[in-house]
Amino acid sequence: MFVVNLFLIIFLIICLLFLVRLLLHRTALIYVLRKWVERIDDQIHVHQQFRVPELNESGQENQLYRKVQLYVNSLASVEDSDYTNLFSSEESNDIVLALEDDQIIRDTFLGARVMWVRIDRSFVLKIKKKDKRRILKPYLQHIHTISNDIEQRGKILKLHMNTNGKWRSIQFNHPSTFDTIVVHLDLKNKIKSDLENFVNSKQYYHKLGRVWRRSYLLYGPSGTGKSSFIAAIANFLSYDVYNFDLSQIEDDDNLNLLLLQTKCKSLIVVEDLDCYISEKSRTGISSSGLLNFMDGILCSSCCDERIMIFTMNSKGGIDFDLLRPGRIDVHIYFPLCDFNSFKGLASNYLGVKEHKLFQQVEEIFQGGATMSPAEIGELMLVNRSSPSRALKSVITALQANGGGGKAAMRLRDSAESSPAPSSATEDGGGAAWKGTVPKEFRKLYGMLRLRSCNRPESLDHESDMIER
Ligand SMILES: Nc1ncnc2c1ncn2[C@@H]1O[C@H](COP(=O)(O)OP(=O)(O)OP(=O)(O)O)[C@@H](O)[C@H]1O
Ligand SMILES: [Mg+2]
Repeated sequence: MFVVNLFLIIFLIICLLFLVRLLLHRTALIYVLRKWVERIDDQIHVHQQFRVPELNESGQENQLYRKVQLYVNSLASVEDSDYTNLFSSEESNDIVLALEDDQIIRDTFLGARVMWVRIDRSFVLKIKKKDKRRILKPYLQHIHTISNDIEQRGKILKLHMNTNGKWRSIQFNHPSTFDTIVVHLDLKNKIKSDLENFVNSKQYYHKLGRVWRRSYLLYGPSGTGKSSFIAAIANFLSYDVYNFDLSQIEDDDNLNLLLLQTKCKSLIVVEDLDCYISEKSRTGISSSGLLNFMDGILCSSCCDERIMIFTMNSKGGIDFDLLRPGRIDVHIYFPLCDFNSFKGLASNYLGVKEHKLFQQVEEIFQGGATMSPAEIGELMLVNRSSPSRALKSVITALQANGGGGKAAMRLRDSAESSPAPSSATEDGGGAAWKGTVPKEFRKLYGMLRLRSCNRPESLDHESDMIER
């Protein structure tokens, strides 16, 4: 009898505990209890406080404040708190949560509990004294990493251009990606992994005592995708672009100042470097100033994660020192179209992977004909409603030009340093210049054409990524 009663009592106690647990979880009681426990725990410990003000002593934005703000507002405890502010993000349609003044937000790190409070445009961090020595440094590092991640994920890219010695910025919306540019697949993958390797090699570079920067030279005829490729790199890495227009820069000081004002994780771009170098009316940048700029020595004084990209139509006549290994790490050649790249363009622009006219196009390419991807792309774009018409217009343009194209004309022009011909017309460039090409030019072009058609694979000759 006693044993039965004992079992009954135990059963009742278990049921009661279960009901209390259910009650606590179904109502806010468990939450209230937990809060009380935390408060008591906080009361019996001595805390140390660290204030992160929004502005620094000279009235400028405190970078750490921005990072803390991003970090704290991303904490799950903000979402779970009794009240919080909701804002729509300035840069996207997302809704963001933001801490209210005097609201306490708790966070845990390496087993220690810390508190954040926002007071008078400052964030105050409270850490138990006993934990401070152990966690403060790694915790701040952790905030740094997480906020950088958040920034990178939601980053709106910017294009900065220099005018009158100052940077002006606009949103960078170029839609170019590695998928939209027709480049030999192997080369594309090599470049992607080269970029990724670079981004992950901070320690390695610093161990070698080298500035953490990598420089690329993109060279080749006009309209072969160099500028689009730069945009693709920016989109791939989520880097801002600083486009240095050297003709707008007065002297070395101005060049250095502009370089110092660039932020890390950015692309430093100088387009048409060959034109600038050959220009008689060069600005006051000295040769040594230009070399130092290319070496990125000043980059190391601020934050050194930079990628420098230079473009040229031709390397001919450029001083070897300017392109020497170490100064330019990777040389990438952008060739005119061959049949393979034509097929890539047809697939991108027309959605056509196979077509009965392809054979004819291939024969024309085998005969040495070529045009720039820009010209072929333009013909496809204006005729995109009818792939057959688009392909016929490409065939006509290739044949009509006797295997030539504006790009070749520009190649020849750049070799002779004479002014470039007018750009492609709206109805799809290829044929537009046909009647205007002088005979001697066609002869010269014939030579270029022969040379180019000797290449087994357009991107495989010196084109391929040459690392120096
Ligand atoms: N390889 C390519 N794949 C896809 N599209 C291309 C390619 N090359 C050029 N195009 C298209 O042609 C147009 C011009 O290309 P882009 O401005 O990148 O050429 P570029 O090499 O920088 O010329 P330039 O030397 O005259 O500055 C762009 O609209 C681009 O989309
Ligand atoms: Mg360009």
